[in-house]
Amino acid sequence: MIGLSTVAEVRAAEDVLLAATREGALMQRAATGLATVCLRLLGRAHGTRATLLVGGGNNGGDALFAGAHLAARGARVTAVLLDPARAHPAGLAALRRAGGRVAGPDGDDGLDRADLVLDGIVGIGGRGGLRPEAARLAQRAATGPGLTVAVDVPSGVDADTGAVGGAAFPALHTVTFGAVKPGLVVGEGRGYAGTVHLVDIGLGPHLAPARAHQLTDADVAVHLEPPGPGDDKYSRGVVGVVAGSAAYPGAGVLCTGAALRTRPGLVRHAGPAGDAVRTAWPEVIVTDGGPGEAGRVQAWVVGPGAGTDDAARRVLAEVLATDLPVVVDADALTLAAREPALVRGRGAPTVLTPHDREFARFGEPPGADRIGSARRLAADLGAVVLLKGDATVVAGPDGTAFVNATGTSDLATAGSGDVLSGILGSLLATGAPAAEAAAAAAHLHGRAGQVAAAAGPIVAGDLVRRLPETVGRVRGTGLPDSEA
Ligand SMILES: NC(=O)C1=CN([C@@H]2O[C@H](COP(=O)(O)OP(=O)(O)OC[C@H]3O[C@@H](n4cnc5c(N)ncnc54)[C@H](O)[C@@H]3O)[C@@H](O)[C@H]2O)[C@@H](O)CC1
Ligand SMILES: [K+]
Repeated sequence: MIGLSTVAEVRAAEDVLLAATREGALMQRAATGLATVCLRLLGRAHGTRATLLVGGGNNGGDALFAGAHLAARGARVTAVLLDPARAHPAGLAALRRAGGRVAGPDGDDGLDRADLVLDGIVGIGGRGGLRPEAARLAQRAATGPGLTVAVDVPSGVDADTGAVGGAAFPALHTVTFGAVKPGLVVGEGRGYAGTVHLVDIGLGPHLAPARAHQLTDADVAVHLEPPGPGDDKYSRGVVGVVAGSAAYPGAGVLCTGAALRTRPGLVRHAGPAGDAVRTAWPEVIVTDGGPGEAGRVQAWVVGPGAGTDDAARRVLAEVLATDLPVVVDADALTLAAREPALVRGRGAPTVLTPHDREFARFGEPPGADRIGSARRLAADLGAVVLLKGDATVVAGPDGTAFVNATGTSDLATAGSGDVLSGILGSLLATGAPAAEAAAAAAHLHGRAGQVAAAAGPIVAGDLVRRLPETVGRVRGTGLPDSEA
């Protein structure tokens, strides 16, 4: 798991470490790591041109020291000082000693011919969007030839939330220090941060345990272990699906298919899409009656393609009245937003899977702070909230949060959500903690999208078809890429 640390958590750890290390040592570690990543990205230093955008704080200091490293290796480095009176003195001296120059009043900042632009305008000390002069430079960097690299955080991005209040530096890469900050991987900030590189400056032992995480394949593989010799079709959890209707049978087919393909064992289906499900998946045990006639299950998925009429409401209430984990998706979210008491009163875990418009039905739209919004709704309802998006966020009622690290824009296709809820139901039925099961499902769904999209445009059925292979890859037992 990759911990996502807030500015306050990073500052607290830095204070302890600063007191225990020689003055300037931490900045040297940061700048050396930064220069190393830049050298790797550029492939060489000699003969390259770099422009440093330098603010008046320590973020600018990092950029200056890294620029000095590059200059010492033969790069032509120009520093643009946004606040000359407050530019980091030692960093500036180091850059000059190494042969770097400071852009003079002639304004020759080299941006229109730079190979690399380092954004050291502001880091975790930044507040609000960029001021006009910084915004103008960020805009020129975006349209210029240089590889854009942000120091610690793209300036103008809120490191805690990913909110972008105005202009921000559009980085292709962000080199961040000590810990990944949430704002680099979620919300609008994710688009400005590009690829995130973490430089270890020794903060680890001093950081408070993170309250937000990203899962890796290895974390998710734990939930996808193959059955052992003692297992039978019931032993690892049976999932029940109430999805699809006469008008939308496909939702039932996709949702049950995804559940079956994630962890084959046993999947039961109840409701009016039974014929379509039987035809597509003879392995599924189908009843045309309600959930009560489906037989024993360990988790329910309710809502995809199910409609919002009285019958759908009765089914939702019946499922939520059980003491089993329940995934509330799609149409069932509309119903639950009308009657949140159905969810609030539950003792067993509930996972809600809204996109932004569905989320808004519970009160307010998620806004720029997606982790904060998901946490608030989760606490309010006593449920896990999986807020779908470019980077899906999962929050538990206790504030535990996850930000998804996998996926592709190709997943924005009809039926993709039905597949996600099927995967999630299958993982919940194993008895996994609900928030982690939701995060694992988002991860696997995103990976399936990546696997399927590698072959070209995808429809939701492709995700189901490629799930076994995706599970194999996540477990680390799939075919290597070259053989696939
Ligand atoms: N504390 C430490 O020991 C370390 C700090 N490091 C670096 O230091 C950074 C934090 O440094 P600081 O606390 O000095 O703060 P920053 O350098 O992030 O920002 C503070 C400066 O930015 C200005 N500013 C704030 N918002 C602005 C905006 N919207 N537009 C333009 N200017 C704005 C402030 O007036 C101030 O001059 C980290 O992000 C990291 O890059 C690293 O060197 C690692 C060690
Ligand atoms: K920055």
